[in-house]
Parts: sequence; C-alpha cells; structure tokens
Amino acid sequence: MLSVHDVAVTYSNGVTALHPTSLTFKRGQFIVLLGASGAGKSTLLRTLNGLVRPTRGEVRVEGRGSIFARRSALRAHRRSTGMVFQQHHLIGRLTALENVLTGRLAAHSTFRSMLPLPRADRMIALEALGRVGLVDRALHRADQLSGGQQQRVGIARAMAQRPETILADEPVASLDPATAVKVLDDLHRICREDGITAIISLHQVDLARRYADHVIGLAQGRIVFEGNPDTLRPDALDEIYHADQPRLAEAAQ
Ligand SMILES: Nc1ncnc2c1ncn2[C@@H]1O[C@H](COP(=O)(O)OP(=O)(O)OP(=O)(O)O)[C@@H](O)[C@H]1O
Repeated sequence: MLSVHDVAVTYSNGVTALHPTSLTFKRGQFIVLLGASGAGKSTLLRTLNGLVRPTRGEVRVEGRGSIFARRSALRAHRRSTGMVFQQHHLIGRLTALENVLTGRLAAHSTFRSMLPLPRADRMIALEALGRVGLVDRALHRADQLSGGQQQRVGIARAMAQRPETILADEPVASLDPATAVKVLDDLHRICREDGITAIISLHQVDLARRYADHVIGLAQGRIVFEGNPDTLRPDALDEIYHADQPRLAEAAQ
C-alpha cells in the first residue's frame, strides 16, 4: 500500500504545487485524480514515483518504509511502479515489441541490460502486447501505429515491468473519446486482473465516474474531494473546478 504523509511540494521558482497532504492509496484500487489545469495532479504523481522530491513529508510503501530513505529504496520503488504518459514516450524507430521490452530493463543490472535480453523477457513482453490486443503489431515500428495503439504499447511496456502500482498522467488526453474508452478499458481490466493499484489523472469527469473505485479532487494544490465516484455531485465538482473563481474575481477588481 502506497501512502503520502504530510507531503508538500514547493518548486524552486517558489510555486507551491502541493500543500501538506496525507493520502493512502488502497491496494488494487483504480484511483482517479481530478482537477483543473495546474491543480497539482502531475506533481502528486511525480512525487509518488520519486521524480519530484517533496519539500516536506514522506512517501511510504507498506513494509518498505520511505521511498527516499536510501537510493536502493527509491530504485526498488521505481522497479515496482509502472508509468504511463500522455505522449506515451515511445521510441518511434523501434518496434512495438522493442519498446515493450524496455519495460524489462529495470529487472536487470545495468551491465546485463546492455546485452540482448533473455528469451523469458521477450515472452513477458509479447504476453503484455497480447493483453492489449497488439500481438499482430509486435514487429511494426511504433511511429507507424495509431495514437490509441501507441498508448496501448505504453500500457504494455508498463505491464511488462510486472508492477505493483501504475501511475498514469492523463493517459487519454490526446485521444478521441471512443479510443480513450478502449484504452481505459484495457488499462482498467489488466489492473483488475493483476491486482495492480492504479493512480491516474484524467480531465474527463464521465470517465472518472465510469472507471474509478475512488476519486481524489485537487484544486490549487489541495485535496478538496475524496470519495466514491457516486458522491461526485455538482457541489463537489464546483469545489474541484471552480475553487479558483473567487481569486479570479478578486484579481479582476
Ligand atoms: N517543474 C516545475 N517547476 C516549477 N513549477 C512547476 C513545475 N511543474 C509544475 N509547476 C507548477 O506547479 C503547479 C501545479 O502543476 P501540475 O503540473 O502539478 O498541475 P496539473 O494539475 O498536473 O496540471 P495539468 O492538468 O495542466 O497538467 C502549476 O502552477 C505549475 O505551473
């Protein structure tokens, strides 16, 4: 179980992207972060992966303690955490399979990962591609796949890592609505089947309602909502998306 304790993030330019926050992410849940642009969703996700070091507080993994305690703790945490990005971050000139295989690199020492990976890793990568319905595209260059297929390769790469947790930062923001649903169907199904905890930021409230077990709403770096998607009523959405209105009104005076 992943948790943050009194975590705050102030960037070097003085912007406080996250005010002191404590959260527990229950194992196996599909958790959606909602919030307007600049609310702090990416900052929270990057902190959960240790890409951003909090100004105060701790990120902990049950049984392993703080992810920042030692370099080895951070490495172990990253190995067990798959990332899915909005722009998928695939290497265009490599095949889908080669991209998914990069998800296996962290499982090997630096030295070993310079050599061709063992057959077992290729099998894991192929299986991951199969689970997102793309085995027949395994040998296609990534840049010749559609946006939805590329994002599925991104999901397969994260799954090939055999993660405990998946962190996804707006994974469907650049896809059309029908493709977004297909991609989230895959992500949601695989996380359920494997008991993976998923923490994903979305801009679409309807998708949060459709997939989330638990919703966390952020506004101006603070948690303003936490609960079941059924309780995401208009007043809660107002808190999440219009929390900055009074400030704008003040500024306009
Ligand atoms: N590396 C950085 N250095 C300085 N300020 C940053 C940095 N990253 C984000 N910020 C600022 O922190 C605040 C929160 O940004 P963040 O990207 O976490 O929000 P977000 O909710 O993910 O927004 P979006 O939906 O637009 O991605 C914003 O004011 C942003 O400008």
